[in-house]
Amino acid sequence: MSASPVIHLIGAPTDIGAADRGASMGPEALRVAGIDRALRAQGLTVLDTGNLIGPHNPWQPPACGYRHLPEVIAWNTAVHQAVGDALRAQALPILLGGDHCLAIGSLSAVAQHCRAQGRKLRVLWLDAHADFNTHTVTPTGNLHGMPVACLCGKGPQALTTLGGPAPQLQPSCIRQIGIRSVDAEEKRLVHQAGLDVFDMRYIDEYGMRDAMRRALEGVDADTHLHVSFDVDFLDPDIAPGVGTTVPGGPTYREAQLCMEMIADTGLLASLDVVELNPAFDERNRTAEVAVDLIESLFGKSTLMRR
Ligand SMILES: NC(=[NH2+])NCCC[C@H](N)C(=O)O
Ligand SMILES: [Mn+2]
Ligand SMILES: [Mn+2]
Repeated sequence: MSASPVIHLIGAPTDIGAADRGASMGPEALRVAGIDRALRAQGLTVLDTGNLIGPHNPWQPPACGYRHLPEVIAWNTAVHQAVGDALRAQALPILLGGDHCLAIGSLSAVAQHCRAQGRKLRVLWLDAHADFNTHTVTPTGNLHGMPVACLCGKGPQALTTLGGPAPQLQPSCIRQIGIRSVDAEEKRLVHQAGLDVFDMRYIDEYGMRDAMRRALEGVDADTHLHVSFDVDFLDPDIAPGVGTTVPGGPTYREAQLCMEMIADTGLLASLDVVELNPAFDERNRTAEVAVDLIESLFGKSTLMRR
């Protein structure tokens, strides 16, 4: 990535794919926590493009294994367009979710852009969950549990082909970090696809440093690095403001190291910040932690000068 790209903040205020209502308030909570100010403090130019518009949440039960599929398609189409526009303008898009189903729209745009530019893609999926369910195995029907599968070509055609013929991503470009909740049948699919997973067991045994070193192995100046940051990646002790908390996640220091090691590559070219749910938060502290970590992701360090 060239010296300092302009950052485009893209709000997608919806909880259309989630198990609980409230992630629709995520973009505003991140703004209230000062995401633009934090990025500007790193010397970056930030353009807040405002919020995308999409259908409201009808809060219906699943139909044929999918909850709110038409609405999820509409939201992801809007996200795909906005993220694609930002990339074509040579900006660095930050998607402010919204629930994690929106990564289908953002990553399909990123993958399409990389194909057009002949760039390699590495995706770091920071999450408590593998998000690799399909409509036949999902225990919930919630599409925020399916984006990785959709991006790898398993899902409804309208979603798998958002960026052109499926699949948008090869499993080999994905590294999942912090995983600690995978549904029984989902597990089988993860193994089948050969996803590279640094789960909490791995982080306990070898440490975040080793996990990140390996997750970043092979990236070079020709690599577009995308981070999909599901806030439930973090331990609920420091990040209670998410719908689907899972105990035993990375501590504040581990999460900082994770972000700093990504920043050190200088290759970050697009980002999703998803699943922040202010309805479950305490005085916006989860949004503040997320902003703090994003600041590190963009190069804040205690002593080193940029
Ligand atoms: N992005 C997320 N928070 N995903 C949670 C998924 C939870 C569960 N595996 C499901 O499919 O319903
Ligand atoms: Mn998650
Ligand atoms: Mn997720």
